Amino acid sequence: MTTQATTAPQRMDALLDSLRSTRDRLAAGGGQQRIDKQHEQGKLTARERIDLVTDEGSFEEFGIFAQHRGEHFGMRGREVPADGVVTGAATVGGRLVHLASQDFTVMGGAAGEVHSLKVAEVMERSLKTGSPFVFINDSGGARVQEGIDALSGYGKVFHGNVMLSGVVPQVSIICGPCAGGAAYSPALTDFIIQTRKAQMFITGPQVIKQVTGEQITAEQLGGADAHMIHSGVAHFIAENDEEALDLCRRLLSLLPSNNLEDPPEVPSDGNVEPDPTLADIVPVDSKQAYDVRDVILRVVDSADFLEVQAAYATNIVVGFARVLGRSVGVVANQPAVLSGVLDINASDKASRFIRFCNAFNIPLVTFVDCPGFLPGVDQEYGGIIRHGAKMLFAYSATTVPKIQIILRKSYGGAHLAMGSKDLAADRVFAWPTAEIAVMGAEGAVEIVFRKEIAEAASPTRRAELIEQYRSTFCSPYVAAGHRQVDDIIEPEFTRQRLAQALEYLRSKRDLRPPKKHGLIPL
Ligand SMILES: CC(=O)SCCNC(=O)CCNC(=O)[C@H](O)C(C)(C)COP(=O)(O)OP(=O)(O)OC[C@H]1O[C@@H](n2cnc3c(N)ncnc32)[C@H](O)[C@@H]1OP(=O)(O)O
Repeated sequence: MTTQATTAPQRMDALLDSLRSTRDRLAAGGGQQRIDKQHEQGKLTARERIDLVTDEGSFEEFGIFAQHRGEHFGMRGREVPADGVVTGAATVGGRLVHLASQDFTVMGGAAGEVHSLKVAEVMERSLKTGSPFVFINDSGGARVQEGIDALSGYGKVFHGNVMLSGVVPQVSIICGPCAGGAAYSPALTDFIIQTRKAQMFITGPQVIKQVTGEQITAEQLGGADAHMIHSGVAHFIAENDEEALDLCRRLLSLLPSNNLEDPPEVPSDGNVEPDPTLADIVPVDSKQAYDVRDVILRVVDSADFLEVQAAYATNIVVGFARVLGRSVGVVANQPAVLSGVLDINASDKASRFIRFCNAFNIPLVTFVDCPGFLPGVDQEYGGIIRHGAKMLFAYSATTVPKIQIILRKSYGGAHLAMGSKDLAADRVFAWPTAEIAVMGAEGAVEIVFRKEIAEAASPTRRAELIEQYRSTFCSPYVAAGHRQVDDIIEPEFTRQRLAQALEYLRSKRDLRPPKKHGLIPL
């Protein structure tokens, strides 16, 4: 049986008019009033954000006509443009990326089932094409009218985040609310860029007040400072959407598109001229502090260093830079903060960064000036043993080129935890200021000569023994003599030696026994 057409066929121009007007209506999201409100709050719309982060005219949208399947609480027949999320492919700096951008003007960007299916689908396309995934968050969380179907959608996004992990870089940009379940997708990605308009939390201030009695504002709980300084959840803070999107472009420019590619290389002038100012930065007196970023900036290309988690666990510095146009990951103790000790948070921060670099073939450059692990009951009860072990695990498991430059102190377990030769560093260079030993000379004489010092007639005996211990063990020549150091170099030639080593290590192969996965201490 055939179905009789009830209306005459429409003309093509009418069909096109209908297509265009429907597309325009859907592209307007929640309408001008809500767009105006978004702008008044200092935020861009989902589409404006995509326009800013991608190359002009490169965006290919998927699923603008997608419709929810909700039936309850006023959802039947309700038009929800693009189901509250704009998804598609584009280029950034000429390279393919896939994106999802939640539209707060449409039901507060709340994630219904189809909304999340769209996100999960664009993630699959990221995976299939080996291209980074960028998720711009601005949402009231799971769309409550859709109940468990909304929850299921989130589950698919989380699963997708894990499937993409280590295969393509994933960047989350948080531009508005990101509460409850919504916070876990960013947490599963590699980098979180949070704007000062954004707040992230699992349970908000009201629930916290009910459950624990604590009073706190949403900003104090989940604002950018909260996640940069206290929780370590955010990797970058941006003043506004524009800055966040710019940061995202800069970050992606330093990363390969996937785990099978080498990081992108930019043209370099090949300049490795000696920099005599390097000799004046690190004080010979190891009790004096300095900012290790002054060393990093002089060694990398154009003093251009993208610091990651710049205000969290500031006793360690991590970030991306280039050497002769090629991306490197930098890890450095920061003597300006807590003398550069390793503690729980610094170990977590650095080991995660090291693992990211390894997953994406980015060579690691480590600057060492570390007196050891931070002593204290809080640290021990907090599990410094397992957190510190992450450093040993991360460096040992890493197969990318690893170059260690010992600037000054490199003591004890921290000497190993900063990726020593025994943990398979490919090159270890030491400056003449380096002190490499099982522990600092002061501590060592207290253990070895405690009795002798107590019984000594001379008040200078302790100082003599410290000097004796220092000259016997703490000099870089001893470590070089024991092949712990490949070469002792003049500071001014650091960039030259680093660039040469990176070049010679291009063909590095480091094969490991097959296994399902190792078990990093957590
Ligand atoms: C597993 C989970 O994720 S459970 C988490 C569920 N989510 C939540 O508890 C958060 C609920 N939402 C909120 O608290 C607030 O909407 C905020 C803080 C996100 C934003 O507040 P405001 O900026 O004042 O925006 P407002 O509340 O007006 O929300 C904008 C619109 O989005 C809607 N909306 C926001 N969140 C949701 C949601 N989760 N589900 C459905 N609609 C939502 C609002 O009802 C409102 O719709 P309307 O314009 O048609 O009235």
